[in-house]
Amino acid sequence: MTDLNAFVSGLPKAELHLHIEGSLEPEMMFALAERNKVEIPFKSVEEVRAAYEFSNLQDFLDIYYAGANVLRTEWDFCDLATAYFDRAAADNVRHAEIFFDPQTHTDRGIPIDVVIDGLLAGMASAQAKHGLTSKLILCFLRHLDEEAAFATLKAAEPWLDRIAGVGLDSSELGHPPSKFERVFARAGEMGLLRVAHAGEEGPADYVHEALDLLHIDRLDHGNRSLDDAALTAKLSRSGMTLTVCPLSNLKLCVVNDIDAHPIERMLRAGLRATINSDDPAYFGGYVNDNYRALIPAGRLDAKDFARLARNSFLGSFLSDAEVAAHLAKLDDYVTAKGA
Ligand code: HPA
Ligand SMILES: [Zn+2]
Repeated sequence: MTDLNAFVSGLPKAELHLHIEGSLEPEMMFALAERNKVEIPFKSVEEVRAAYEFSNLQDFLDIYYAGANVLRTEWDFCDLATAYFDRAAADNVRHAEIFFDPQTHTDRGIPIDVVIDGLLAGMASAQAKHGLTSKLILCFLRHLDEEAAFATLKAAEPWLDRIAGVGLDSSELGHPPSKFERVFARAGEMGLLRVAHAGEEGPADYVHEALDLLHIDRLDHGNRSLDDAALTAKLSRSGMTLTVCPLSNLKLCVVNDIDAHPIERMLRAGLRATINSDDPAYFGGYVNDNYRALIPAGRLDAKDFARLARNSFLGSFLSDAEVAAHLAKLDDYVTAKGA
């Protein structure tokens, strides 16, 4: 077998857990601040990067929402998406399902059409330029109330044919999935797929709620599911996809040491785990950095990494035929590398 670093980097893969606002690199933050004449509380790119030391999810979210303030125009959202897709294509991402947080923008007076039209333009250009396909997932901010989530769903109605699903993100503790049971029921009736962040900082009970009350099609993070053997078995039996984010887990202190990341336990428990970057500009790496971060622990081999990439297509919202086409290419790659 060739070098494992090169093998995982070249694997064709899908990315299923990526907040587009979290791909705003400090350089772009400065460029957009200048272009839009927005003040930011930093003097240099180095000062921004130095501020990215987090002890928990809330520490990060405070900086992440402040950074998003430089995003003002359709052009900005298109540039943001384009920069992410260019970077993802270099990591052999062939398909991406990206989160966006409309409320982060509408609450500061940016119309939702500016956000969505800009992102859709970036998505179309990535497909033309790289053959990289993508889908949009609209996330509700869980620290805000149910009424605000309903209003966001209503505001997105003109684009529902171009939005694959809804998600739930932001401050998890104290904002259980049950708070959004009725909004998710409505989204399901509207034909949208459903995902939710659960079990990142919140307990295994929040994962139960996401399954039983929100009827999720995919689980974002889900680390704390491992605290509950019956839940782990249920997730494994049902073939639920977990979108795991190793470098995010490290930066937000969900794990203390990357070599102690539970990814291997997840795979051995039969969970359909995938590897993702979450907020790459803030957590120190894009998707390949996340795959490669798992190599030094020495507990995953080439077959395990190929399994993680397979899972990323299996857990995507692509059609069965599209998934089969991606898996055939993945198999060709694995065979060619002799893994
Ligand atoms: O990792 C995350 N967790 C919750 N909300 C988020 N919003 C962006 N990233 C995250
Ligand atoms: Zn996330």
